[in-house]
Amino acid sequence: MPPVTNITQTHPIAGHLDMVNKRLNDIARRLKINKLELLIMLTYPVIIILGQLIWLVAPAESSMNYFTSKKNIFNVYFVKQGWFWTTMVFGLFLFSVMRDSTVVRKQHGVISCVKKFALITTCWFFFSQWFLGMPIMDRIFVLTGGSCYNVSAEKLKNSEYFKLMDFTIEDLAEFTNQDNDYYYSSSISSRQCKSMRGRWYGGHDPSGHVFLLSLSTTFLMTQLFEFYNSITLRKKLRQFKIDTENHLKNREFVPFLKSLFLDYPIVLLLMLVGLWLWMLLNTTIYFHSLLENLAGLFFSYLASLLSFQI
Ligand SMILES: CCCCCCCCCCCCCCCC(=O)SCCNC(=O)CCNC(=O)[C@H](O)C(C)(C)COP(=O)(O)O
Ligand SMILES: Nc1ncnc2c1ncn2[C@@H]1O[C@H](COP(=O)(O)O)[C@@H](OP(=O)(O)O)[C@H]1O
Repeated sequence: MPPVTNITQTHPIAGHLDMVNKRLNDIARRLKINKLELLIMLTYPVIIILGQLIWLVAPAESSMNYFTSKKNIFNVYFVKQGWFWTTMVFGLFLFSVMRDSTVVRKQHGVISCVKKFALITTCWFFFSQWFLGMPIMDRIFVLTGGSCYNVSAEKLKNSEYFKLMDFTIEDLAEFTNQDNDYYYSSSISSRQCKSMRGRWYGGHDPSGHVFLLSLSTTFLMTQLFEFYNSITLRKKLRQFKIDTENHLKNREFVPFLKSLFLDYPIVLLLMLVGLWLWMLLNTTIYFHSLLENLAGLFFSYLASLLSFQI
């Protein structure tokens, strides 16, 4: 009888998995990152492709649901304040790690994780908020031919940056009326444009949502696995379940919240990652072109790769 171990070694699927594994190791080595970091980074192209497929298969359903409204609560209060939530959850997580006696390699891990966070925060700030004036994403938009159009005379601020629109843009015509003068500018940021009710139109507009959501989730997930492995994580979640049942059975709501925030912020971290991935899927289904989503992802990859080198 042949030895049992040969059966799995010679099985065709085992062969394929082995090949995929070698490929992943190879790519990870070339990028100077570990396999977990690579696997996390590979989830985003999968989500983007899934989003495109959902849009192709069911465009009507995709465009008429709560999550495709820009005003949905999760977009307005969570994603639009996304760095704040990521910072909060990360801070609580780090605090709990420092108090957790089961975590090993603590001091070095905590310092490098704070440095990584400082680096990706700087990248987020330069890409989406400010980069010696306009943020990088707005600079790309303007450099690729975009401008802020349809600013009416009464909303106009800093008029030296604007020119009179002596032409009409067909796509934007429904937002204008015949009796008014309208102005345009390529020297103001998307935020300033929005504040003057202008139309951000014409260029390549890398998705800020894809950038923020993928960068945040990559950071949070890699830091989670920096301090926990699947066994310690499962143990922690099991303990959380037991503690929560006890708290709720005794109607101890304040102690429950205290333990959630101070002892088990990994639960908050996993909930935030879940929300971020869900919002990312919605962004890729309905908002932006495929190329603009990929551009947002490309810049988040750059920031993550930089942080992995620390
Ligand atoms: C114990 C932990 C200590 C860690 C110490 C690290 C030291 C680093 C210091 C850095 C501190 C940073 C603190 C940051 C606090 C905040 O995040 S406040 C700002 C909150 N603002 C946001 O979150 C805005 C997020 N939104 C966006 O970026 C954009 O709206 C968007 C999502 C990119 C979309 O852009 P649109 O223009 O709307 O398309
Ligand atoms: N998942 C989502 N849910 C709701 N709105 C989203 C969204 N993803 C992107 N958007 C909206 O689509 C626009 C482009 O986003 P981005 O460039 O950041 O990817 C933004 O509109 P506003 O800027 O008018 O709020 C943003 O709010």
